Amino acid sequence: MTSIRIAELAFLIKENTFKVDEYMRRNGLPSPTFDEDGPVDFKIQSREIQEARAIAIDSTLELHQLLLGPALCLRPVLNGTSLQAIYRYDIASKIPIHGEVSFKELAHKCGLNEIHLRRFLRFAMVWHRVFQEPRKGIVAHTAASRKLVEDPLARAGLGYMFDEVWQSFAQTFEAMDTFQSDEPNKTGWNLSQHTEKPTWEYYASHPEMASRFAASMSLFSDSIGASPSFLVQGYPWSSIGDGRGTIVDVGGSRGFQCVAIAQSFPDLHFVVQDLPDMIDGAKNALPTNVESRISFMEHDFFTEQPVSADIYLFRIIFHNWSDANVIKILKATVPAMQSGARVVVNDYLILEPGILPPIREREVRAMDMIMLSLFNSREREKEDWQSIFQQADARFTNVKVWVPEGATLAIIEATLE
Ligand SMILES: C[S@@+](CC[C@H](N)C(=O)[O-])C[C@H]1O[C@@H](n2cnc3c(N)ncnc32)[C@H](O)[C@@H]1O
Repeated sequence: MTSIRIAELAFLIKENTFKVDEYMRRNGLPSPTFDEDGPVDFKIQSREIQEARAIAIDSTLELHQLLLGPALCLRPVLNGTSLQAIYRYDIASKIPIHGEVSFKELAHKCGLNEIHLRRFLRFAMVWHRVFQEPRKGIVAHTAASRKLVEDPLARAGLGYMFDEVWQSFAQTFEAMDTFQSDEPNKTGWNLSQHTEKPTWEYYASHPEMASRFAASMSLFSDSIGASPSFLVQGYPWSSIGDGRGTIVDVGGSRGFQCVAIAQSFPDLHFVVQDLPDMIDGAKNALPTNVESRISFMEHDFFTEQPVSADIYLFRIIFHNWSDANVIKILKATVPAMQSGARVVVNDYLILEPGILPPIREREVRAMDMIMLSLFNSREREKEDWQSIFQQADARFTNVKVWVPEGATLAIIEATLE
């Protein structure tokens, strides 16, 4: 049977890769390459071709694992040290674009032992296609390392992943055994950062980490399936208060989701609530065409909601909190809600195993594991969302859950009757 499957996968890879290749040629798009000048964003607009790309990726993953065999699948080399070093010593920015540098000189520039530098970079070259060695002992950029030089968000995302997320993974079981708690300050992240404060509180006194986190979030929001445009197009905003309603974006960060909605719906009004450090100076950074309709307010969402509105939006908030804490947040929201007001959640949704294409299921399950290590929280299935709303207030009826086509995040809507 296996030999049939590997041949089938090889066929799928060929058929779908050809489709992507043909689309790129037809649209004058550069073909993917690891070279320094290679494209970092493929700019595939067609849904069909995005699907073909996903099938090719899923098939290559499965074929790769089948050909490795179970013994090697059980021995992955999951080592983040090399990418962590690249971030920590800001190695990419020390290599000129379209230039090259020797390991020796680069080690000197980074203040690193040459042997360590060489092992970090050669690992990154063969595992991640970050940097290349055009001649022995000489380092130059690839498309990935160049992106680290040119895109501060990509750099922030790398730092967040390896300085915080990976460290938390390693301490997760220790935290589970030690604390046996689902509170957000009893996690692998807390042990790895040596703090008893929950993340958000800790960030308040560590502004560099807070802004690195915010940058990582906006990097993530720019990725195809998480773009704010899915929530803009996937929800009937024009019907809210006859198109003139008020939306409170709870934990709305610096308001970029509200900006996206406001730009498409010119009569809606928005209040972005978040902790003081997160919104500091955010009003001044708003685009002028929506500035008059978006205000910012300091608000801790565990305290009673002070604003009466049509919609309370929680975008990528609840997946950071345990069920008990989500229920507390909802209970604090309810007193401000008139009958008919709605809570709209834009967050992950776990489907039954095998329903999503493997590459998408991997993403959601990876996020679910990250939530455990960072926040003692979890991603949820449809029934989990329904149960949480019911536990928060029995008047939350008719909880609707849907995923806009192509989106990573689901929309969960609960109306207070
Ligand atoms: C994962 S981010 C999501 C931000 C934004 N909604 C988005 O879609 O990108 C979580 C946000 O919750 C905010 N937050 C955390 N604890 C909070 C609290 N107790 N009250 C209000 N906001 C809080 C954080 O500052 C952060 O901006």
